[in-house]
Amino acid sequence: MTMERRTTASEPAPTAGQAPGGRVAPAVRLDGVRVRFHTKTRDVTALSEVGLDVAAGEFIAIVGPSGCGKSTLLKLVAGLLAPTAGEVRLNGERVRGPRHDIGYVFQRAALLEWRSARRNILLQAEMRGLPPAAARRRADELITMTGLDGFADAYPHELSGGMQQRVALCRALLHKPPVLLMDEPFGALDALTREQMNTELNRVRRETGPTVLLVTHSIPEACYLADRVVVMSPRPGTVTEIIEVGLPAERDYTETMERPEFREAAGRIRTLLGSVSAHH
Ligand SMILES: Nc1ncnc2c1ncn2[C@@H]1O[C@H](COP(=O)(O)OP(=O)(O)OP(=O)(O)O)[C@@H](O)[C@H]1O
Repeated sequence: MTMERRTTASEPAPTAGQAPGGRVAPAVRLDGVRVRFHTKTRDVTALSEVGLDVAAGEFIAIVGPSGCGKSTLLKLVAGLLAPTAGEVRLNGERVRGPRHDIGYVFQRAALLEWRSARRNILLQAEMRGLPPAAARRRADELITMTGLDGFADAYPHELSGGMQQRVALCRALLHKPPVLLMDEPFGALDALTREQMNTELNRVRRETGPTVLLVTHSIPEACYLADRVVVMSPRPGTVTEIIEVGLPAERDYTETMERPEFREAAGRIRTLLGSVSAHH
């Protein structure tokens, strides 16, 4: 998906979200990013010269060997971490601190045990001071969208792992963030539940339309969900290659696995990651 367009004389002056020259700014931009951690015992360069442009509404999967800086990259976009060098922009605006216009889903759902599913989702609204009635309507909408109907009043210990991750996804989407960051969200689930969650995430994404950055260790998950897959090198992590998956937006899971575009993308990623591990 390309968001580039030319400015004509009749168009209004660029506003927020537009780069100079009238081009629509990418939803997420990393430019020359480097991250170095200093600890008592050692210095680690986690990311080096990372550049990436993500268009609004695009779904990006990030794969790479353990420790190559994938989680670090998401933290930069969320503004939870500042780069040592380079810059990170959201919608054209430099990220200078924690951002409120993002949603974050982690590997563990991290739900509050003493709150029902609905009240866990509504935590997002409480923290942001959103109007309660509208937030409740939105929560119920998301509950239906993610197939949690009938479980809204259940407590986390009464929910399966997949259901807990659905609650975490609803919580991350409650405030309609333009950017959704997901860090191995289905890593702890069994294979079948994971496939089901992939199908649901594909549908939810089509219905809600956020820009998504998903970190995953699963090549099929990356190829099934993403428009483009970013393959990273071992630490210091940098972008080795970006693969366009080239599948239609609406994807049946089983049928997608058989498609030549899927096989080609998955094969290429496997080769890239394989050659990486062979040299390390
Ligand atoms: N706060 C920190 N202080 C020091 N070092 C850190 C910190 N956070 C991350 N690192 C180091 O930076 C590197 C990248 O970590 P990161 O968690 O981003 O990798 P990752 O690709 O997400 O790994 P994995 O796939 O295993 O989850 C690692 O070597 C890690 O030890």
